[in-house]
Amino acid sequence: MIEILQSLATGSEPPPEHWQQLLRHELNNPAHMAAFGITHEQLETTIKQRYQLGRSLLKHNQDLPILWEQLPTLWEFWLPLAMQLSQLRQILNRPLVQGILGGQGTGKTTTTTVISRILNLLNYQAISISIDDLYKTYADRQRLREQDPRLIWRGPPGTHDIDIGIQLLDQLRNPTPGQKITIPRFDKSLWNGEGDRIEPQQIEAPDIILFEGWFVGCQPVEDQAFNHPPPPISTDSDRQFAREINHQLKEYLPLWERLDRLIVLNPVDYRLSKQWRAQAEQEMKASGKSGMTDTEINQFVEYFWKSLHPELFINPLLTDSDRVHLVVDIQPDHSVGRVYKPVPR
Ligand SMILES: Nc1ncnc2c1ncn2[C@@H]1O[C@H](COP(=O)(O)OP(=O)(O)OP(=O)(O)O)[C@@H](O)[C@H]1O
Ligand SMILES: O=C(O)[C@H](O)CO
Repeated sequence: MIEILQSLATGSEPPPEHWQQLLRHELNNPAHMAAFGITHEQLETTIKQRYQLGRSLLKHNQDLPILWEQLPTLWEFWLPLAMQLSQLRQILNRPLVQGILGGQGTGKTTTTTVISRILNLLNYQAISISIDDLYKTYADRQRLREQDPRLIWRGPPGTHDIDIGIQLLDQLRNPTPGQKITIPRFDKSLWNGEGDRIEPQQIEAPDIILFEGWFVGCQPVEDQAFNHPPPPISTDSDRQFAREINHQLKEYLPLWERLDRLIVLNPVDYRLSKQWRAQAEQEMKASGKSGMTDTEINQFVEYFWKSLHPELFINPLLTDSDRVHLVVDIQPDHSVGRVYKPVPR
């Protein structure tokens, strides 16, 4: 399969046996076909379109080496998703908001970058917005920490400006013709890594909005979930904190109501976030920027788990066919595993 995909980069037309192999590969994965709404009738056309699209993407995006490094991910996830979004956008007749949920380092930024590029080739303008762009200002978070010293770092529900997010999504979904839209932006490197809001971006109304974040779409859970919670929620005060954050999460539901669809990037083991985060910091240090130490990384990631634990808040969504349209398993090397739509229970 990989050799066939490598031919995407060469520009030559694949021989008939390669087409047959690509068709068989898809047919052997009915869950994948169902997830992207590919019927048997459309199979051949869809695969041919996907192939041509992949070829043109590689040709026009030489600056994104990840495309060559992750050809199977491109074939199984990014290309079919972008094709599906363009079709859904056409039917919807207004801008479409795609939510993307994934823990730290699962590949949200990479995915939204690649999807935007593919949508561009399909003549759709996409914009990526992170829940991080809705963080309260540095000054506001300083005040928040004075009131509640447990909020040692940005991240948990309570540290975002939800009203700005609601207004933004409303505007993006129903844009006023000719009017620019203001997108809040956040720079994580300011104030010694604590981050602050920066000059917003002014844009024309996009066709597709990719709204990503580490708890986008997560629902509050029953209080008894905290009676025997998973580590690192271990002490009474950890449990109390987790309960309060669970309560705060209710405030975010109006934001999730404005999503048209939700994808979950599901690491095969949520603890991979530590390893991925450490890799990202190493890369940052190698490029000359300052990064966190291993101890700081562990504390930072555990702080997120203590706030909204992936086992409590993400796992239930993996079988929630009402809320979730696609689950993508992410392996330790970041390649995709299973790609499927949750089956109704
Ligand atoms: N499909 C992939 N193949 C290989 N590496 C990947 C892939 N996706 C992401 N990565 C790498 O993993 C790291 C984290 O990816 P990315 O920044 O996209 O994740 P994220 O979910 O946005 O992270 P964060 O939660 O820290 O914002 C980056 O170094 C990126 O290059
Ligand atoms: O840096 C952050 O704020 C967290 O990783 C969430 O994206």
